[in-house]
Amino acid sequence: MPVQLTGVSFRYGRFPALRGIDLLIPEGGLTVLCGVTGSGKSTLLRLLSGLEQPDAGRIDYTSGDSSASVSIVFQQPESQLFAGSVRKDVEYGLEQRAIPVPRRSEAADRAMRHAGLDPERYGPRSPFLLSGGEKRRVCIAGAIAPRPRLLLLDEPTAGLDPPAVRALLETAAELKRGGYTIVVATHDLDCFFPLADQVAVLAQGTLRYSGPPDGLWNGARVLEDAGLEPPAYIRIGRMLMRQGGLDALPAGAGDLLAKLDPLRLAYPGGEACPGAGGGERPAAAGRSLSAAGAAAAAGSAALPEARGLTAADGARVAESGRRAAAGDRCASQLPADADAANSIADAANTTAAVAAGAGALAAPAESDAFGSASRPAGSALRKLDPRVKWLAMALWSLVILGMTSALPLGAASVLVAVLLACGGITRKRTVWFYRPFLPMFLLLWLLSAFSWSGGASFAFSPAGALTGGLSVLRLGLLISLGFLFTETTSGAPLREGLEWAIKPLGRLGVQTRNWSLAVSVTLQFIPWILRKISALQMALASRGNRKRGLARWTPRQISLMAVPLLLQVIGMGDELSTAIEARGYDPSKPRTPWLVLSWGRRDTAALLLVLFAAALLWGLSRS
Ligand SMILES: Nc1ncnc2c1ncn2[C@@H]1O[C@H](COP(=O)(O)OP(=O)(O)OP(=O)(O)O)[C@@H](O)[C@H]1O
Repeated sequence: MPVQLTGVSFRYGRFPALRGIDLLIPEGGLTVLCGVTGSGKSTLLRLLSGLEQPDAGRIDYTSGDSSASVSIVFQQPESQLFAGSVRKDVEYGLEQRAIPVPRRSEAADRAMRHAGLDPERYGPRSPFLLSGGEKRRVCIAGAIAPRPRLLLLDEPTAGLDPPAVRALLETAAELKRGGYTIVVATHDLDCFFPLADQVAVLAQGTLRYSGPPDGLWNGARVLEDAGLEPPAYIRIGRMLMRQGGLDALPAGAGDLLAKLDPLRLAYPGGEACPGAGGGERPAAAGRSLSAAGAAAAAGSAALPEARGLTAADGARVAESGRRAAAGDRCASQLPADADAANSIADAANTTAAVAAGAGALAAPAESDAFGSASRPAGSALRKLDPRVKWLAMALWSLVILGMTSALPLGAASVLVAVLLACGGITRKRTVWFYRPFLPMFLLLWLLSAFSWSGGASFAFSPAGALTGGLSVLRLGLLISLGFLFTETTSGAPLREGLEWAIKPLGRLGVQTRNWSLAVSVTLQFIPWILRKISALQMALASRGNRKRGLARWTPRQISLMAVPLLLQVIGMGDELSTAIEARGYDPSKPRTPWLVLSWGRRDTAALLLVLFAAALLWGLSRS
């Protein structure tokens, strides 16, 4: 399915993630979307999949299709798996698209095979107990099962080992042959450029190039200017061309090897050492070929596995390397052309590093659902000493808990609303935070507003509605204080402030360090869990479960997310405790604070205001 993007822009809060993107994604080809981290690749994929809507511009799915014919595989496969078995997970998207039951199983089998999973072996297994590479394949199988017209893969090689990368490339090549239109967002240019029909280069949210990969090698430094490096086979090819060893750039690592092969045969090293032994070729060419051989040797261990080359290719490169090593003895007798040799060796080292460390591209930090980029820095609340904020939270929470009438609660609501507005928190983030609470509040309020006296006799009780409404408001205010506090205080000050506040309890034998650590971890955990929930909801939507508003919070929806969320929370807890242990945490040892709190005049003034507001609210609640 061809897709046309015209003038597409998107913002996260105030942060412009994409600006004026014009791009045609041709039908039946593979488009590589590349750019450094944060350049907007994942955002563009989310827009293409219809999970987000552009703030400006349009996306036209031609041939009468819509975003419903698009499937996406996210960077983190674990956020995309739901069902109790691989088969059920792969069938989920088919169920959402109302494919009749008898056809589901057949389509799921086909998709699993396409993604390199044996349906017999993997079908009954739990998707949560698979390796990272297997999970990714399950995600791909789930994405292709409904035969999407457009398949979007976000960093598909991140975190995979070389054999898994090779299997994934084979899957991508096969999907391409099968007529799928594919867009791959990746940093891994070595892997995907040879498969690409089109490349789109993003930098800082703008499109710097779109066209065939070859168009990037015509002298312009588009990739370099976007902060990327051309694939290693291009860099090696360029060096060899400069040295007269090649007359055209290779189309991929395999092509480079094929081109190197005749060169090796012409200059077998040892006795036939060019330059030193009076060979026919100029000395510089001999040196560069020797260096190229060494370079190939450097990459040889990893190249065949990681780049989808055959074992025979590997043997050939290894042989090139051995001969080149012999040739190096000759090269050392020649005047050094160190720059050329070093550059080639660098390029080859990169090839080797890229190949050996496909896993080292490891999943870039999870896209923070509403990362710091969207938060304007410098709000006065952020700069306050955390001790003032702890005191304010504790004091106001106590006062709010003691409120039973509408007037003081209304005044407290105004105060909290003003602080939220001054906290530099974006509207989008605020909405994202409160959205899950709203249905719960509404339900609690309705429950308190109706009385039930057996059978079907429900009665509306105005007094119950008022009392229930006030209780819900109280709860909302307490949650808001917590939100305001964690949003305007980062981890270290938050913990230092708490430790200061509970230090006196240490005299009573309380392990204050444990407490402060536990509280700060819990406070940080809440936004993390909310982010995970929104990632899971997005993943459900990507599988065709496009519920909006309250429909996203039905018991069925919640039950779908419960298991993956629980597993992620347990995993995170496990990682945290390991990290804490690994850093030698011992509650009995005195700790060196890595942030020294300093109290200024601004903090004193703020504390006075806090006390004044608490007294005013308390007075109101007693009047
Ligand atoms: N939910 C969000 N809230 C606020 N800002 C965001 C959010 N998601 C992404 N961003 C910001 O938008 C920009 C583009 O992010 P995006 O995830 O699209 O980049 P990317 O090119 O895919 O990066 P990576 O290669 O690391 O995945 C980044 O600067 C990022 O900080």
